[in-house]
Amino acid sequence: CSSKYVLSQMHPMWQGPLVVPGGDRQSPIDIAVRKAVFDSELKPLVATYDPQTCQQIWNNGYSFLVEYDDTTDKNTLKGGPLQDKFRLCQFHFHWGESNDWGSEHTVDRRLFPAELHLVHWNSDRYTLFEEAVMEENGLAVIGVFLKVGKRHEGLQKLVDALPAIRHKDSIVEFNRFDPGCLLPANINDYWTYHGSLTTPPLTESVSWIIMKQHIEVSHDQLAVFRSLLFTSAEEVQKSMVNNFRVQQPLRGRTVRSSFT
Ligand SMILES: NS(=O)(=O)c1ccc(Cc2ccc([N+](=O)[O-])cc2)cc1
Ligand SMILES: [Zn+2]
Repeated sequence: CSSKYVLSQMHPMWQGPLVVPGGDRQSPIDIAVRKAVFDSELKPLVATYDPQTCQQIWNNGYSFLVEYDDTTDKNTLKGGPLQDKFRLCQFHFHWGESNDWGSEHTVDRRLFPAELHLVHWNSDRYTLFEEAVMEENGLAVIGVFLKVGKRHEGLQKLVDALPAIRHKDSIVEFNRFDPGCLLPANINDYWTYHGSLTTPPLTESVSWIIMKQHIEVSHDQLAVFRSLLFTSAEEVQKSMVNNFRVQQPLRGRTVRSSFT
């Protein structure tokens, strides 16, 4: 997908404006579990991914992205809170310098060591990711919390590729990776709310779908994430850690849950 040519403008240590002027649908947020409203109308989520359409993995100076061919409807997300069909463009992570923090969303103020984002755009209404990014119903991002525990076998292929993209703007070919292997066993228990991108341009175009169930990765796997650099080969090295945005005000929004 073509998000590549713009993301690298991001300053690595970007924590960005605390609140976007006039923005009342900013992300991430804290999910207060007891205030979430069960919505029985929420449908099961249907994610269909084709590992063959995986194209490259690269360091954009803020996170690392695994990008998919989104010129056809091979990787789709529908159902859940979504009215339309969405196409997977890329997935990436946010993490901390220690296992005590790193996620963007929190659950009853609880922080996780990392958070996975699977980024999809509305291919029923738009023809390009960049178009969809600017529209209220343009994007759907699945968030999955990571906890430190047993090694995640599916993640290891991705971890093994990271040393090759240690520096900002480095990229390697990466194929046959099934993003479905990073989803928790139960994808039908989730919270959903309307929000924004958590990095510039912070557009309020995202239907967030945050999984209740986390996935487990090993301490060593997470340590390899932290071996990445925000900086390019010529710059003074800065470890790629703490690449998360702080929680934003809820501004009266309701978080719905698909489970009671
Ligand atoms: N962290 S997140 O909210 O899931 C997120 C998802 C995707 C992106 C990528 C991106 C989003 C928008 C643009 N743009 O419009 O210039 C460029 C890149 C940025 C951030
Ligand atoms: Zn993200």
